[in-house]
Amino acid sequence: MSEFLSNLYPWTKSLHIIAVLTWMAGLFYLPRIFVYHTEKVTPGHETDALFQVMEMKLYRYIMNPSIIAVWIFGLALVLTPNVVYWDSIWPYTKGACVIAMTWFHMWLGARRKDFVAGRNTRTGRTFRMMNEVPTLLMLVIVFSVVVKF
Ligand code: HEM
Repeated sequence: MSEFLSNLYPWTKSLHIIAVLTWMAGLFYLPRIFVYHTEKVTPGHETDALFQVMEMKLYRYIMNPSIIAVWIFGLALVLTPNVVYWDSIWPYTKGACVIAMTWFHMWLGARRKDFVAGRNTRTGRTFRMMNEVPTLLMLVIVFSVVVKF
């Protein structure tokens, strides 16, 4: 099993990075759509339904498969011999940020359901501020995994 994972390492890492890119695209874009949905769209209007379809497709068909792939290939990298050294600090900073990023994904899913039920109470300002969360987490994650302090 260890040898199998070692042989696959460049492939696993490539697939991990590809999945990270598509996940991040959604994590950056969905809160942006929520800003416009909150500030420019009247609930129940035709445009409301259009925004809901865009949000559903982005979340269900891009972000959900991406988060699953990021976790599968990420955990495969963790299990690959000589990749993670647990006496370093970076696996813990990265792990904490990845858990926070996963929470953010779930939070966006709950907000999407608020729009579907017509009970969104968040303002455009809240979504603008939340839009910075994945940026900050991404900075810590990439420095952790590349600088490896
Ligand atoms: C979801 C759980 C995740 C796990 C378990 C995980 C785990 C890992 C592991 C073990 C490596 C290999 C490090 C190495 O080869 O030295 C890696 C590479 C990488 N990860 Fe993740 N990761 C996860 C999520 C993420 C996220 C959310 C991002 C970006 C926002 C990310 C960005 C990267 C990058 C850029 C690399 C390549 C670094 C390099 O070797 O140069 N990962 N990941």
